[in-house]
Amino acid sequence: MGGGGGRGGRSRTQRRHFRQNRENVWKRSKSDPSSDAPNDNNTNDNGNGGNRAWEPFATQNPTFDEYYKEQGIVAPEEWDSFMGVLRSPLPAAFRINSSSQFYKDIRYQLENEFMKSLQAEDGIQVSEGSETGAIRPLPWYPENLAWHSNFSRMQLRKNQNLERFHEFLKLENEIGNITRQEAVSMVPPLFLDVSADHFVLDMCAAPGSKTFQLLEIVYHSSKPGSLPNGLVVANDLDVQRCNLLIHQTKRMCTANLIVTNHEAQHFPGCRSNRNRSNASGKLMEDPTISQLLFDRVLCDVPCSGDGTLRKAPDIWRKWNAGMGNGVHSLQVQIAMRGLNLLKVGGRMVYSTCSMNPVENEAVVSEILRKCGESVELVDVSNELPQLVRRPGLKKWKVRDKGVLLASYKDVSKYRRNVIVPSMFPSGRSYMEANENNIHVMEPEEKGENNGNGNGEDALHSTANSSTPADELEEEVSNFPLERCMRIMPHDQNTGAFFIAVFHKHSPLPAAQEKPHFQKEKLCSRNNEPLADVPTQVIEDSNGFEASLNDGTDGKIPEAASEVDLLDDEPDETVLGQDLPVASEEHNLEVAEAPGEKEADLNKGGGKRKLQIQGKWKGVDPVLFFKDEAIISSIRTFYGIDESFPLNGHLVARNLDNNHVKRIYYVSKSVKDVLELNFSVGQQLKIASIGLKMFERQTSREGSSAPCSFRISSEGLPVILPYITKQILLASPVDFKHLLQYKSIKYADFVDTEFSQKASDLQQGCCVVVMRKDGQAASDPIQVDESTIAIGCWRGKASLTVMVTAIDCQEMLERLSARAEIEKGSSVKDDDGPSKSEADEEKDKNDAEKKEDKDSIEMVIDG
Ligand SMILES: C[S@@+](CC[C@H](N)C(=O)[O-])C[C@H]1O[C@@H](n2cnc3c(N)ncnc32)[C@H](O)[C@@H]1O
Repeated sequence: MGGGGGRGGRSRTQRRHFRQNRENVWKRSKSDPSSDAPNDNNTNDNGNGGNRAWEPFATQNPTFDEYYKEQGIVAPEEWDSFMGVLRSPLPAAFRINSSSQFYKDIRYQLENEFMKSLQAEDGIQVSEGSETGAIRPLPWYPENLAWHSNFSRMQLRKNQNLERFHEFLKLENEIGNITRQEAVSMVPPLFLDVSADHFVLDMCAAPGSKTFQLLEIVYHSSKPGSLPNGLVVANDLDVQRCNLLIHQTKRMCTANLIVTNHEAQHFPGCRSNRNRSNASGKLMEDPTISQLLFDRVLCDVPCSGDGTLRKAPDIWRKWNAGMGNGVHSLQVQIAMRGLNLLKVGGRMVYSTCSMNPVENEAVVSEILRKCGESVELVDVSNELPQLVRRPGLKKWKVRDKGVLLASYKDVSKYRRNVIVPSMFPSGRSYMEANENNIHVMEPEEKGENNGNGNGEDALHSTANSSTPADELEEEVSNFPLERCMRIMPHDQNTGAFFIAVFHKHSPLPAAQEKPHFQKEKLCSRNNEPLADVPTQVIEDSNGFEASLNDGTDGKIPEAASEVDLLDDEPDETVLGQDLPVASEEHNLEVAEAPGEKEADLNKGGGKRKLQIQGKWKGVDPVLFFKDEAIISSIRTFYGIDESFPLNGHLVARNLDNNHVKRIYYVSKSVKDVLELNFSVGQQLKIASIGLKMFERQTSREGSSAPCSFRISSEGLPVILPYITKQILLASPVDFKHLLQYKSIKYADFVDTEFSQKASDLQQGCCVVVMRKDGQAASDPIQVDESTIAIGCWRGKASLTVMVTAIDCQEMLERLSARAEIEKGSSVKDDDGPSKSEADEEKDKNDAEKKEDKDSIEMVIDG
């Protein structure tokens, strides 16, 4: 139950504030690589939108060309088309949030209004490479829920029809009904095969576009109106990025999410010792689950990011092969930890936004080597058949200091701490080579690099050296790496991505799970160790401490510290976004450490400081909220049905119940994990948990009300079916007036019966539900998926909405869009896309909605 409001109903100040807020979501510095504004920052916009000329980014890097030509990443005859697309701006893409109450309306509007009206626009030249129309659904994404747009930002601004589309995208994105996300980044969650009961771990989750998508899938596959049995744990090492993730997923309004802040390679297994006693020696109650294992793991690791060149063209300048080499070992460690935490029978997806085989096939091979038969690389060729992808490579080379190396035998002894055996197709180590009496030539013998060890600009293949021919044979992997998927930009006008799907058949070999005490290091984004923190014993899924048994002894190769890591979705719209206004204040759950000012971040070492303080200090505790008096006053005031469990499902982040401001609701699955976490000494560092359900009213009027806790708009949809008091039905016209004017005196409602009922309520928070067609004011309130409701405040003389301005705006726009469709202003149905079963189901629902809309419009117009 969202909110919605018309522009007409706002004050000028509100409108200006709102507009500024929305502008900021899209405003980006032209040199900001985080911008994903289509076609805006690296080309001359020559569409209808004018001739604003930007400095173009250099899109040349000879090292890049040499490296990828040598890897045979595309056939020689496609090289030019590959590079041509890589140098062109990335089309925009977005996803409809299928757990939104209005997702079918939004899809309908795109399919039947925008798709046709935009296409019909004469004179709009869509961007280069836009072969099939202005906007279109991505054919491989289920149920037309993901879309591709070819328009540049300038075009969107200039043309009236496009401007409307632009406004639509901005509003729906801010509300959370759509999420802008690069098309290829939507792929990994689809291969995870998630269902409503699954425990899902997103190991490197920030800024959260895939987490959001995973939650959508979990919710979409659960029974309407009930919380899913599953949950998503979204983890990221970086505190600031965790905050973006929290902000991003807040739009999802979910009680089934836990955000944690760990090094993924050391993610705790929380294995409970059932005989554990607490500090006072009292035997603790057994938690429902005894260790933290997951049905699904998404391992979307940090990478060099060269698959994002189209949206972050400054990578052209920065790119070098050391970027991939530098993250290889960390990627292996993270993936191995993911497999440790995966249940037998579970699925893990490994993905990067890099094309580099050292970060992709080499990591997959090393996983398979370590796991033996316990893990299978799954052939998913029959899944998402419309997605064009290429098989993984079976052979590749490693480049170091300007030299292409075909085998670990070719690695100079001075570089063996940086270039490790697992980077090569055979994965054979120097020791193994020696054991087999293979002579390993030192660089002096080969005459490489002339001893200066720095030849990044000079490309030498070892094939040109004096090494005997049999040692120069290219290594070819024995693993079925053709089952991996590489998505190439020129195949379907996207970015690049790599995806591999694993199935865990049995526990990992003992060597991968042996006890190992590991001092958890604090790392920066580029994995440079920052500081040692107190040793933490981390238990893995088998009760052992996490092992980094990957041949690196936990060392990060030194190249990592030179690498400027790039992330898959550095430009999620939460960056630079203003905070929501009105009653739903924005509140990041990770507390600032005392004295920690934003300005610190700009100083040298500021980020480091935040990292250290945010990660290990300054994070508010998560506690079960058990204050019986407050809980029962809330239950009584709103008449919350006993079948809705409150006890054990409420958490707060304040030790002092008298000062608890917000009470969060957690699902049964999250509750179980939280109980487990307490029983294992809080191994999980929780940055955010639960759905904000109740908020204390601190104003004088609020605190004098019989119940000082109001229901938050995020929490309302979950609790709505169980509320029996302080709730009333409003006619569509009064409901719309409330959204427009925000506060209405009792005498001013159109429906006098409603006025009377509203003024009869107890002072304090109440819920107003919009009456459906054919319903009378006195009818019992029945809640279902289509119910539209808002939280209000029953004051002395008036009823006031407690919904953000933007939610009011959105709800009003949704209601009027429904009405417009009904008026037949949109293009006729029979011109629409061919109808799948899902479409037919949608049509049925739309027809039902149509009836509702007719009645709304009649009343409003009348
Ligand atoms: C490719 S991005 C993830 C994008 C994300 N999955 C999404 O779809 O929005 C990689 C993330 O890994 C995080 N990261 C880097 N090193 C990490 C580590 N050792 N453990 C956990 N996260 C790490 C970075 O902060 C970054 O947010």
